[in-house]
This record gives sequence, C-alpha cells and structure tokens, in this order.
Amino acid sequence: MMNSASWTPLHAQLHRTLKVRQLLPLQQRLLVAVSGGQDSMSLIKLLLDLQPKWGWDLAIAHCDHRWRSDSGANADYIEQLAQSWQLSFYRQTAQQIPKTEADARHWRYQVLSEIALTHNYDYVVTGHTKSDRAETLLYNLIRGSGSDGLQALTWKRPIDIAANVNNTNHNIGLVRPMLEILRSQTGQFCQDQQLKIWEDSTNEDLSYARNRIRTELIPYLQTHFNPQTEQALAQTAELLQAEVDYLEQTTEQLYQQAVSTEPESSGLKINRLILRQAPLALQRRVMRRWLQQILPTSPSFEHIEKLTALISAPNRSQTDPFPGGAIAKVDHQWIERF
Ligand SMILES: Nc1ncnc2c1ncn2[C@@H]1O[C@H](COP(=O)(O)OP(=O)(O)OP(=O)(O)O)[C@@H](O)[C@H]1O
Repeated sequence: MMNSASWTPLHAQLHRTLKVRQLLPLQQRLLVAVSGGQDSMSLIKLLLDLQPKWGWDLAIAHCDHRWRSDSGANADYIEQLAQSWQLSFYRQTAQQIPKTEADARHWRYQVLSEIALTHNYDYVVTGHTKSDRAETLLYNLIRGSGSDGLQALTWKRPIDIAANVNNTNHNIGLVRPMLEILRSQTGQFCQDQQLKIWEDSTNEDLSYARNRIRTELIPYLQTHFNPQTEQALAQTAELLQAEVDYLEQTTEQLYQQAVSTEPESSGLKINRLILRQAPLALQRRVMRRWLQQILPTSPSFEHIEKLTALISAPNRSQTDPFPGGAIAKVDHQWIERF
C-alpha cells in the first residue's frame, strides 16, 4: 500500500474520475500504453498507486517506432521500470520505420490490440490528456470536421481489432482516463515524483500541424483571448460528445426505419418519404450512414449533400457517379443505388 504522503491531488482526481465515469472496473486486466513521455509516465505511476484500491492486473506495452537513434534506449528504460514495478512488459519494434504520424498511429493501435488479444487484457489504457483533447478539437475544426470530429477523443470506445486477428469474440476497450488532466499537471507530477521522462522530439519532425497548434496557436489564444483556452475547448468537446452520441442513436433508429428490408434490395433502397419528415441534421447523418454501406471510400461532405438533395428532388432525379461508379436515383418514394 502507498503511504498517505504519496497520495497527491492528482491521485485523488484520477480516482474520482474512474469512479464517477466507471471507466475501468475493479479487478480487470489493463494493458497500459507507455511511450515514455510525461503523460503516459504519469498514467502508469498513478494507476500503479491506485492499484491496491481497484485490484487491477497491470501491464505495460511499448511500441518502438525506431524514429530516433535513442528509441531502443527509451524502450530499455521502460522495460527496467516495468521490472522494478514487477509488471509484465510487452515491447514491439517496427520492422519498417513508419513514414508519417498516421502510419505510426495505425501500427501502434494494431500492435496494442494484438498484445491485448493474445494476452487476454480487457482494456488498453492511454495517457491522452485534456490538452490533447483541446488540440485535437482545434486541429479538426481547421480541417472542416463536423461535430463528430469536434467531440475530439472519447473517454472510452471499443478498440478496432486488427483485420489479421481472427479471435474477435474478445471485446477490448480503449480507455483514456486522463482527459480531465492538463499537460501542465502531468509535467509537474513527473517532476514531483522524480519520474524520468523521454522527450518526444519526433513531434517536431512528423506532426507539424499538431505541434504548431500546441506550441503556437494555443499559447496565442491563451495570451490574447482566454487564459483557460484548453479548459474551454475540452469542455466543448465534452458537450459535443454527448450530443453526437444522442444524434447517432437517433440516426440509427431512423436509418433502420427508412432502409428497405425487401430481401432483393439488400439495403440498396432507402425511403425518402420517411426521411422527409426528419430535420436536416438527421437527414445528413442517415445519408452518410447509407453511403458508408455502399461506397468503397468514406463519404465526403459533397457526396452527402448530393444525396441529401434527392430527398426532396423531383422523381427520376439522380446524382453524378460516386467513387466506385455507383449513382443514386429517385424512384417515387425510394432512393435507389445503381
Ligand atoms: N510509442 C508508444 N508506445 C506505447 N504507447 C504509446 C506510444 N506513443 C503513444 N502512446 C500512447 O498514446 C498516448 C497518446 O500519445 P500521442 O499523443 O503521442 O499520440 P497521438 O498519435 O497524438 O494520439 P492518437 O493515437 O489518439 O492520435 C500516450 O499517452 C500513450 O499512452
């Protein structure tokens, strides 16, 4: 058991968040993703200290992208820490060095889900913070994302199981328990706890946009507009998340009512009379849902708008071809894919 002197306000905050949001139930097997940076180092230390109260079985996973000459030493350091804490340690080294941040992320989640599946972990836990949430929201806002992108980093979602892994009966949750904690707090915590951290210089090389949001845009907004910018953005993300959840549930119900259940149409017809009653926000979402079924790529704003226009267009109206060559056509109350 930890002594009370090492119980800090951050321990209390995380403990409370876990309780209130019911993110990581008692006694579960948790695979904690540790990069060596201040956020995930704080995460593992905090979870380790809370472990006696929750009875989890903790382990560490580290993915070595081989981006830096000292990345092996970073992995060794985390391995030693795991040993000193008597935790299982899983290390995966990239065969090919990922070229972009997105490739690296994709590989990382694949590795994490494979380790979790193979070794029977119920949850993968990452160290994303409130600051990450604020940055992700801004990043997506600038790129023209709708509310789905602006909800920016959810607390909990099922992890995408890699396609090459067959055993999909096992559901693994991805949990981000530190979304109420700021990066400045994890920095301070590592200092106070004398946790050595590995600064991630790859950010500077590979993720210009994200890095500049962090080092230029947020400080600018803090200085000139609102010192609590990170709080404000993260709060917006939190509100949007609940709204998006609600809209998605309603969309699913409407979609199920509107899509044809005739066996020969196999979901390729949708009833526009039903959709006509619905507000535009739901029309767009149902159309996006339908397009996701019938297009090979993810639908763009323009695709969704073209299809939504058919809901009130004259009979026999049709769209231009979508990627993959399909078109959508109006046949009385139906919109059909050809
Ligand atoms: N090399 C790594 N090995 C293990 N876990 C990692 C690694 N890199 C990142 N993580 C995990 O992911 C969290 C977020 O890291 P970071 O912000 O660098 O990733 P990101 O790519 O911006 O996030 P996202 O994956 O959501 O896009 C870290 O706190 C850590 O838990």
